[in-house]
Amino acid sequence: MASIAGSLLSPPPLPTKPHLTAPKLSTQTLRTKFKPSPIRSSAQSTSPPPPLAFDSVSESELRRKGFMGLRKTKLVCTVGPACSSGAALERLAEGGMTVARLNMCHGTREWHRGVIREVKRLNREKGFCVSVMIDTEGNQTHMVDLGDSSIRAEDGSIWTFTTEKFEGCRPFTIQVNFGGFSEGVMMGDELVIDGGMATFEVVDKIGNDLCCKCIDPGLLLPRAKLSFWRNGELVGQNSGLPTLSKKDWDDIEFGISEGVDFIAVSFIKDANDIKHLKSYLSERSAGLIRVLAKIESMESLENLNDIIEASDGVMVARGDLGVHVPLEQIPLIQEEITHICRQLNKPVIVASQLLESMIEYPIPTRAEVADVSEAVRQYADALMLSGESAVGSNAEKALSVLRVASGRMELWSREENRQCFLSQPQLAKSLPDRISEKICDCAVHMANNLGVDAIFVYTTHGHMASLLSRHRPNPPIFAFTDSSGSRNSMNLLWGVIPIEIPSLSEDMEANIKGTISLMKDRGSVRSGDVVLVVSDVSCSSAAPAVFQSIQVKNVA
Ligand SMILES: Nc1ncnc2c1ncn2[C@@H]1O[C@H](COP(=O)(O)OP(=O)(O)O)[C@@H](O)[C@H]1O
Ligand SMILES: C=C(OP(=O)(O)O)C(=O)O
Ligand SMILES: [K+]
Ligand SMILES: [Mg+2]
Repeated sequence: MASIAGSLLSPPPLPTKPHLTAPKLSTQTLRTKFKPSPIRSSAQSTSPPPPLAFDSVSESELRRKGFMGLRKTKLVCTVGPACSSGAALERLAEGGMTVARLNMCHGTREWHRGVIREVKRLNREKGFCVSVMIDTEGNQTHMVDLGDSSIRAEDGSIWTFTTEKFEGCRPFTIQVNFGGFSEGVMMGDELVIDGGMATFEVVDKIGNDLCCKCIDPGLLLPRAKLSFWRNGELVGQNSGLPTLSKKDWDDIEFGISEGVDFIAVSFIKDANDIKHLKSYLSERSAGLIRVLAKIESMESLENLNDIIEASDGVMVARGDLGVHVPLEQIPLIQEEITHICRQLNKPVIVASQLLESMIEYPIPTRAEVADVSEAVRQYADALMLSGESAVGSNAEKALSVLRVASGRMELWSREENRQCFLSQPQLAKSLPDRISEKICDCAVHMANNLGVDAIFVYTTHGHMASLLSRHRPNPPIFAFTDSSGSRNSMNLLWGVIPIEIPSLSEDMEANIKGTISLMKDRGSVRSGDVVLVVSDVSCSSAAPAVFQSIQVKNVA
């Protein structure tokens, strides 16, 4: 048992050159998968630090495993009490966390502030590039926090669900957070706790309170979520409530003042929710903060395409989705959302319960590894840990399972040439945008066919990098930008390694020469490496001349 877990947790050495064909899974192929890659030379320690911010984790991975060994799938960790110390955050960053997520449902603002500042300190002092995401609480119906204790509901027992506020516990009485929770609920409806942890039948309604009989016994966990069902269909809830509550707006203000990179909005209902927040952020001069739509309700599924189009990225929030739709529908919904996001060029995070058993145990279940691998095979941009990192005893191990499982599946997908099955419709409408898009289409095609070592792209807002990433190219994409906000926002893009340079010159040849030379000085590219360089940068805001090109550079 231990040795199986051990081999799963050790990083797979990956070959350094891309595979251009789809080899059969012969024993020979399987063996070559485990072949160690040559070690790259280390950075020149005598020279002063060059003006190029290349994160220390990717840089060391590049040295150890070569270009093709760089992981493509991004990893998000929810920070909770189990991993909020500086030392624990540092270990997660070293283990490949690219985004630290703070769930504003839990913890105090002071606590969140402490974590954000710690992440930023580590970025500064240790050369990491970890972005920060806040995740709003949203309006949802749940039991009022019972502290750490959970309650067992026995078959046939009668319970009152009330909005009355009281201290401590009353037998067979559950406080609910939202006054209108019983609106539209009728006798005979089913009250389902946490998507099925326990089920009740509504037997009486007294004012706003519900009297319910337990028909499927189980556990009521702290802050358990409530949903009502009639004849197999969800009974609408919260529809009158805004997506963002007063507390959410306060949390957003807090996020702006702390300089977070992403705001994930819970229980999105339609595209207006996103548009509203995005225009608010622009007015507040915080337009660089990316807004992610969490798909976790029936309403969000009904308006899926519009929501995705309006957002800067999406989270498949399978936890609450499983409360609102039958569980057996979740795999297809995930696949569909992932597919639409790639088509619309929006990064997508697959979230919740990926390695749930690792909250307690040091190894995952085989089913969990299969689930993680399937998300990677679907080319999700990012995978997310929730309780596994926030409260679990094995946060780093869980992260390393994500790292190793995603690395392995990325390699197999490359060997099977799976990215050539991705259909990518034209997105751009105007001619300049269509040119950029075509340049990226062709660049990836060339990069894969020529078997280049890396793609370099110069990008102000990360758009060109995303257009390259959309095709899931074999080589890694090094995205050079002069904006730290853009750099951090690229941390959710599959296969993109964002690198900050002090400024993008108006002379594009100088940018190319300069960055290749800086990367060479650090030992990150070497003589003989082949780099495909894509540029599409408006060189000057006064005269927006655009320099567009694809060049193949043989590093001298
Ligand atoms: N900042 C925090 N403080 C305390 N506990 C947290 C924090 N963040 C997350 N958790 C814990 O981790 C669990 C999983 O996190 P998450 O999936 O984000 O939340 P939830 O289960 O509320 O949807 C939560 O149920 C909660 O117990
Ligand atoms: C990620 C999710 O949201 P939260 O953890 O905030 O409930 C989810 O529901 O899967
Ligand atoms: K949340
Ligand atoms: Mg949720």
